[in-house]
Amino acid sequence: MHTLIKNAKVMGPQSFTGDILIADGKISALGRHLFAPADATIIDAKNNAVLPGLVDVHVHFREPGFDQKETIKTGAAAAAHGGFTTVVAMPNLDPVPDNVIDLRQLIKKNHSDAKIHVEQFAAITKGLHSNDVADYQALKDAGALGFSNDGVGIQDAATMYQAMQAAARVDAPIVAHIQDDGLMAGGVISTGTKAQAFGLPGINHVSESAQLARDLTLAEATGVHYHACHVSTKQSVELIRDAKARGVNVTAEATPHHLLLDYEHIPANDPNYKMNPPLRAEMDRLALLDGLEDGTIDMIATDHAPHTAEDKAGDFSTAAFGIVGSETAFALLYTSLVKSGRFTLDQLIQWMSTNPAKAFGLPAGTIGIGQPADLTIIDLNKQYKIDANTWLSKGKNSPFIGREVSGQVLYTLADGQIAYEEENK
Ligand SMILES: NC(=O)N[C@@H](CC(=O)O)C(=O)O
Ligand SMILES: [Zn+2]
Ligand SMILES: [Zn+2]
Repeated sequence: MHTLIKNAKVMGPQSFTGDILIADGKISALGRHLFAPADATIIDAKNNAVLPGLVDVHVHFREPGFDQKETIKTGAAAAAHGGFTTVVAMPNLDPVPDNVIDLRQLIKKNHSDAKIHVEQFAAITKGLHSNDVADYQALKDAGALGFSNDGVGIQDAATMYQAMQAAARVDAPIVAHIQDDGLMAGGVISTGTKAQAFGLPGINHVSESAQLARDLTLAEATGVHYHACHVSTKQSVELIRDAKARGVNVTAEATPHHLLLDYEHIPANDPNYKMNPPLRAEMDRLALLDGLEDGTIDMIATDHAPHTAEDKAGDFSTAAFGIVGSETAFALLYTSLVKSGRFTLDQLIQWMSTNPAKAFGLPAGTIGIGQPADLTIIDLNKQYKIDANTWLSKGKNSPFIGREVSGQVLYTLADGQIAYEEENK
């Protein structure tokens, strides 16, 4: 089984223009005018950019339990449409994968229903809301990439300490949704002008950073790989920067929405702007960008959180938290961060592919001989308006609909197989 990608403008540190030969799912040759074996499928990249397949370590596929919002099949198709070849799915499902039987079943379905690589986090504690730490050795042996209670913060310090000790013993990461419920005080939007204008209860920034400070102390004591999900405040960036300087084994992600929006951008009491953590102040957004630049924030992850129209109906006070991200992330970030001149495409590739792969030990993130042929071909010059009708996700809950962007995914290949092909090339 061969595929030859011709006229590829390979991006990243190994940049060159030429051909990529794929044999049995792996890159077997890179160069100019490569010979196509008789059985080869030919893809003409027409001098469009070829990137190492994008990696998203934070998605919600909602199956089992909430198939009306998304399924593994629709979530994976959406991710492929967005240029992602590897994603890691969160365990806030029903049943929660906090035991080997449910995890095995879920992993089996992740493999059978997706054309891309879908890795899975198992739960930190049983049922996500308990203080009963799951059996990490058994779950890791069954295929868990790490442990997360995403959607729920671990409220009890002793539970987090025990979880970190256990995860360190099996050499697996703790992936933390950092949220102190007491300090959240029932808030639904960041404190500040918009909370005031809409008369909504506010979320204080310390509800994130106070718990993060606790976690970094515990991570330092246990030596665990601690990964901070969707970091959103200036104080959090500073805490992680200091922890990294001390040698704490911490990695961190930021979402496209926290990098591109702050609460001043919320035009009305519209729940398409409602998510956890909330859109913060401009100084927080700028601190996240600085954090990416200096390596404090290692990677960008979407926190793709699809919901039904019913679940997102009404306003901030009643609607579900979360927005979709898989199908808009690359174009939004490329347009706002790279085309604007602030960062380079190489940096964006580091944040959306190389660094997340490295942090979680995934065989992705670079284009090289012998590597899995996980590749994304993108027309960087194609301009369009973000249109939810083109999405493969069941979720249409996004504040970015209607935005003018550049960068359209033409092909996504995982293990050399086409996982997405754009019809309007
Ligand atoms: N981000 C959100 O607002 N919602 C996520 C949960 C989470 O990522 O914390 C969801 O599962 O819907
Ligand atoms: Zn979360
Ligand atoms: Zn999440």
